[in-house]
Amino acid sequence: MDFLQAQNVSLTPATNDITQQIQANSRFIYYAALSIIVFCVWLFHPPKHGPQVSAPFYEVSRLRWMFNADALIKDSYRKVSLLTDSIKFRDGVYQIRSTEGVRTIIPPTLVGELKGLSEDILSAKTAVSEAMLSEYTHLSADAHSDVLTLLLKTKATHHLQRMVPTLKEELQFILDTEFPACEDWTPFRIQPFMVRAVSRLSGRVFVGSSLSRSEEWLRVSVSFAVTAFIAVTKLQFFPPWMRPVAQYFISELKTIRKDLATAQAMLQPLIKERLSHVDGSDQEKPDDFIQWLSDTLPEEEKQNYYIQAKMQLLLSASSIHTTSNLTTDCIYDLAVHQEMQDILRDEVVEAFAEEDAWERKDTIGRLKKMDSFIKESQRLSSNITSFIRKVMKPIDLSDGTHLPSGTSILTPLAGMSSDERYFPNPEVFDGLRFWKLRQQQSPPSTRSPSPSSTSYTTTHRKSSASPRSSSPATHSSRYQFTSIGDTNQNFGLGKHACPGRFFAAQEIKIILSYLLLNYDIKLRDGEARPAPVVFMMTKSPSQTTEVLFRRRKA
Ligand code: HEM
Repeated sequence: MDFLQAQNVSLTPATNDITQQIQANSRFIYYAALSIIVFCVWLFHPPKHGPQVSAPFYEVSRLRWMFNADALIKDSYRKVSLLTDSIKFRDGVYQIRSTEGVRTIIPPTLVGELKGLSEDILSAKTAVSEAMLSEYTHLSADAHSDVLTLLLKTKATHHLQRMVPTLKEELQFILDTEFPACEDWTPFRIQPFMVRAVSRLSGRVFVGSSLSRSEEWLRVSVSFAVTAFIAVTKLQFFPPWMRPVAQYFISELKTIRKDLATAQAMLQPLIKERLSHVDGSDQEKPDDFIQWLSDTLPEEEKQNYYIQAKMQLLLSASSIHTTSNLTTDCIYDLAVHQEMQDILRDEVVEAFAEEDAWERKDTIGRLKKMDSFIKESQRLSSNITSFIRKVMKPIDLSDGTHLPSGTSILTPLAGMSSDERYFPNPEVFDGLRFWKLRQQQSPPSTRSPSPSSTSYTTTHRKSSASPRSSSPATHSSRYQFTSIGDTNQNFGLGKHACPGRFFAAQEIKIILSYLLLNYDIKLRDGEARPAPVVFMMTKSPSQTTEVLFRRRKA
């Protein structure tokens, strides 16, 4: 008995260990087998054929579409047609077919015929909703998307101009608390810092100072887009018929719901308090997105805190990563192109020379060389495609292409950004490229128009992008960072072009000005410009590269 007990005592933990190991191993084998099955289904399930578009096909593997889309779009844009040698893809419509489905690619020469079409003919909302699998992720502003756009167009840009001094203070605070002292050259991972800096600055305008410095708010607003992106990517591994079941295996969908609940819980007391002051109080209303939205929502929705939470998180998802990615890319380009630091710093010093410069509305508008630099950085680093749309009613293009309803379209942003007809020496980074074009077009004394008056044409049916008309435009505003056009689709095109671009421009310029005034920037000796990370149609700057900063002596 003693022996047995002793055996038991000594064997039980060992047996438990073995049992646990077997359980762990079989769990591992189970998940590995499941993953392999899902991966094979994903990789080999037959392509969706989609509606019959009368344009040549370019077949690609799903892996190439997913991990090498940058090269894919550039190659296909330049390639001679598979059907007839005389047609170049870049001026004609073509289709890319991968197991993901068929995408019809519209060249810059024809996009002008589409950009003015109404939502019931060519829908951005349906295309985005399908791409984001909103049915499962709930990533759509639904009926409120027009309100979001309207508030950004009307309120946010002007508000930001008023907020420049506050934002500068906020930036200074973030640098003081989260940036190394940099008395000598100090390596620092700039990408994660930029995400925090941009979300804090944007947060001041979106939710006001009481929430913008909250770590919990920062976490939710930053991670929402990332979680959603992972959820969409995971869901895309499953063919559509499997998704109603597969959704229950995707933990990120639960996280999205939890984040929405957290955001709602944080916003609710704030909004309640504000609503309680509405009657009879002569207190000045706060000037932030919560308030603008609250004022705009119909009476029956004013206390719907879920709507406020969802809109705030969608706003963060549209703005934080896009803006912080581009700011990071600008820093990488500044570190590589040392000469641009002096040029831009001189411009900043001049613009901010007067004592009240940070308070003055027109100071940021004077940074035209910086404007050009940011646009050039964006040209070489931005996403791979643009103008994602779904054809809702059949469209016939002037080249004879018929687009039946149901056609999913994209434009080849990476291809046109490297098209030498629109950007001579496209592979060369020329920080003053757009500044020089502006100089050719307008007398040096001309002040840049305010962002809200920057022109963009949504009504032209015909494209302005024919190679013959591709040389300098008749209007210098065409070369501003925030301008959009048929060959300039970094912010999209038409009615749904990014309404937050003026806001982004202000934020990026404030950050770059402040960093240039206070720091020298470089990469380690011999280090090349960090390569971007390409995943599907997105391109983002390296998250791990360390840039060296050194505080400038006064
Ligand atoms: C460098 C930064 C940014 C880039 C590159 C960018 C890019 C884009 C692009 C390509 C689109 C799609 C346009 C189309 O399909 O025609 C878009 C839409 C949108 N962006 Fe931005 N964006 C940036 C910053 C922002 C910011 C700061 C905000 C908010 C403050 C914002 C809010 C939105 C919204 C709400 C939409 C949807 C508009 C609609 O569907 O009508 N974006 N953005």
